[in-house]
Amino acid sequence: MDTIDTDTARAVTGMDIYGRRIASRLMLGTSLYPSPQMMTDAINASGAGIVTVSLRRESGEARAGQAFWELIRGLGLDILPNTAGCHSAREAVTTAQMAREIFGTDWVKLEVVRDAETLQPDVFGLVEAARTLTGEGFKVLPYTVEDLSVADRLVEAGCRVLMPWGAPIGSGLGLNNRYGLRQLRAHFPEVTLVVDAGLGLPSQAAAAMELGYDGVLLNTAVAKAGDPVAMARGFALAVEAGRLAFEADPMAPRDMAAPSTPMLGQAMLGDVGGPGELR
Ligand SMILES: CC(=O)[C@@H](O)[C@H](O)COP(=O)(O)O
Repeated sequence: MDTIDTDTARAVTGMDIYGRRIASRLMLGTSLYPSPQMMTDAINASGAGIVTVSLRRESGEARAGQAFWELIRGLGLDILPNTAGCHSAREAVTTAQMAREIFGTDWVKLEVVRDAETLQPDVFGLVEAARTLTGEGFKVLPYTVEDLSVADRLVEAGCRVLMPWGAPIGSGLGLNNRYGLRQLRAHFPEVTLVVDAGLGLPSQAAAAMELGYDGVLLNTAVAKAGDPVAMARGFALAVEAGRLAFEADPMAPRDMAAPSTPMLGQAMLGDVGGPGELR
């Protein structure tokens, strides 16, 4: 990092969330870790600036939830409450309102999911909930699909950050529709775009960043790795590498070969000096 200029370094390492500069482009979830200590170590190793927390977990397990909250607060990071597990706009709005009180933040990662098999966002409920919440002063980060019309509706509803899925939550499949994600980036150059969900490997996070995405959000790939701390570090490096590549203006791919070694003369085999000697 110390061989690139300061502006580039800033662009590589920070992203904008509703006017706040966040030091890292990686956001991590806080579920599924083998132990609270492992979660803390993995989050620290990732360098994430934002962690997302499910309110349902907090209120569902009263005592364990309190200890968990203390742990999260001790990390000193920005908290992004999410509405995971909500199946309607109404449920998501109520959950977001409770989250604002509990966590003291206007940010909400808005999830409205209908289909249990794919956990695909319910885009109708999502837009409805986003409109209501922005009207109440929330800063909404919707978990969405890569569809341009839906994205447009969400922006119209007041969302300044969009979080399209890479693949179904917990699948680890990576970027299922790279073309759609690229289109979304091209259509919304001013919107902060974060790939959320479905990433299984650091290379997939790097690929999202190479498309010009501002950041990635993931959980399962780190929490379920054999070594969550090492995997968290791997994702952190991949996110920086991918962003750096995007900033570096990559070469255009081509179908035909193009020699990378210039031919300035012709090498000739010597007849007295031994094999391979040049004259
Ligand atoms: C924690 C959280 O917000 C998840 O709902 C998120 O979408 C991450 O998905 P993965 O677990 O697939 O990374």
